[in-house]
Amino acid sequence: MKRDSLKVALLGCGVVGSQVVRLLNEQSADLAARIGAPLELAGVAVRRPGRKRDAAVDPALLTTDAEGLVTRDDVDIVVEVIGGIEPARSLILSAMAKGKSVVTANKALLAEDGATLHRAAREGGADLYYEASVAGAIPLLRPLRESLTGDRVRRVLGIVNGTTNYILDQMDTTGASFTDALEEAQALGYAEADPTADVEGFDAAAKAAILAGLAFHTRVTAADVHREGITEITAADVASAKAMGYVIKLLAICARSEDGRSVGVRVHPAMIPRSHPLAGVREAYNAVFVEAESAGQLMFYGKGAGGAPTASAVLGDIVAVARNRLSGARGPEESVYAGLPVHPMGETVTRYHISLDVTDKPGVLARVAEIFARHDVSIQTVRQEGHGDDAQLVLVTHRATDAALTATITNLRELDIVRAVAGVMRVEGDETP
Ligand SMILES: NC(=O)c1ccc[n+]([C@@H]2O[C@H](COP(=O)([O-])OP(=O)(O)OC[C@H]3O[C@@H](n4cnc5c(N)ncnc54)[C@H](O)[C@@H]3O)[C@@H](O)[C@H]2O)c1
Ligand SMILES: N[C@@H](CCO)C(=O)O
Ligand code: NA
Repeated sequence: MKRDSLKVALLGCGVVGSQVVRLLNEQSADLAARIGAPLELAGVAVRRPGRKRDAAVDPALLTTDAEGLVTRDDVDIVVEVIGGIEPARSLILSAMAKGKSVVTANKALLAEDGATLHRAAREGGADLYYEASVAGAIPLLRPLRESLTGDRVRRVLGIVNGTTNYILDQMDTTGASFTDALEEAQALGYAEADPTADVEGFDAAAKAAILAGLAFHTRVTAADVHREGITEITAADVASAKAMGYVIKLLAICARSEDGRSVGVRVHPAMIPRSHPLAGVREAYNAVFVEAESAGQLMFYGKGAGGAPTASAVLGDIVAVARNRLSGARGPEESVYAGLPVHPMGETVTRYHISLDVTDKPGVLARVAEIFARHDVSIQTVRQEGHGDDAQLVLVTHRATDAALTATITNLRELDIVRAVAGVMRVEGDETP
């Protein structure tokens, strides 16, 4: 199809949106050459047109009528970088009903109601691309959706939230408390003013749902993801992990069960050995391992947040959907044919690191060991730290179901000789059985 230009409507002109405008302006000649037709910004929907903006947005393009913009007859592509559920969802659905392709960075919406968006795309004959929604600049969704679609993905494991990685990294390298590290992350602009979505793991859980859906050809929503944040992690937990040669990271783990009949999707802090490549992921960087049957292990690393890195992924998607429109093609549809159930966290097989404040007298270790044996949880290592009133037992288990490990902790709490269960953390990333 020969076209004079393809028209882009931008929804939202904040951190990401303003960088999208900048790149569309600065790279217009290259983008036109790569697509085969120039891109033209048709309008930018904002909430406050008078606000001072980073990018040189032509004020004549600004509008507060987002619905009017997305349904305009001359608009070909809608880029949604408002975030949140509404009005983003309604605007995307209006655009698709009119056959317009959509590029979005909105992980919260995709993880809550991706099925509705994909259905609207199919019915409207439109594309839905969302590379920026997971791990920002890092090409990860397209590899899963296209490059690896001939393989069988077994596991996706990684660090997908930059703010929490920055906080945990600061706690590890400087001994900072969670509160101090969070303040620093906010001062540097990594964390939101209200950082709940980051530190409570909601942001990572939304990304895990999107990754699991693509990896396992199964519909997974944020509600299916087991989620724990990092707000309870203390400087003492970090120091104790460090002393044992581990580092604490907030991990997103999407894995097929051993029999391949279900999948587990979880986000929680975990101790990983310092020798593991994810242990070296510092500051606000993201990194994701994909393990596929034939490809083996692949690692994706880079900037998972920030205006320009995220806009890079958005621009890549704009070029892809623009090319599709010119050639009359469509990108891949949602692939959920496998329909695998998401199993409960209790069925997940994992290992625990446990610190117990105990009474220091003969027979204590035997009574503790009996609880583990009762739940068929095998102990890999045990050591005592301190003595008398400061005695602590530090245990690391072999692999067991999360249900057995949780039941073990419940029974340990009931023992009179256990003064407190001082710390419980999962251990990931080493191949100990
Ligand atoms: N910032 C990042 O590093 C990053 C990385 C990956 C993905 N994302 C995703 O990108 C999206 C945008 O994030 P952001 O960081 O740019 O947020 P932001 O808050 O900086 O920008 C959003 C903008 O949308 C505007 N807006 C809100 N309601 C609107 C409406 N009804 N009409 C028009 N404009 C409206 C806001 O005024 C704001 O300027 C979110 O979905 C976010 O999850 C952000
Ligand atoms: N708040 C997110 C932005 C990227 O989605 C993070 O810290 O990774
Ligand atoms: Na990405």
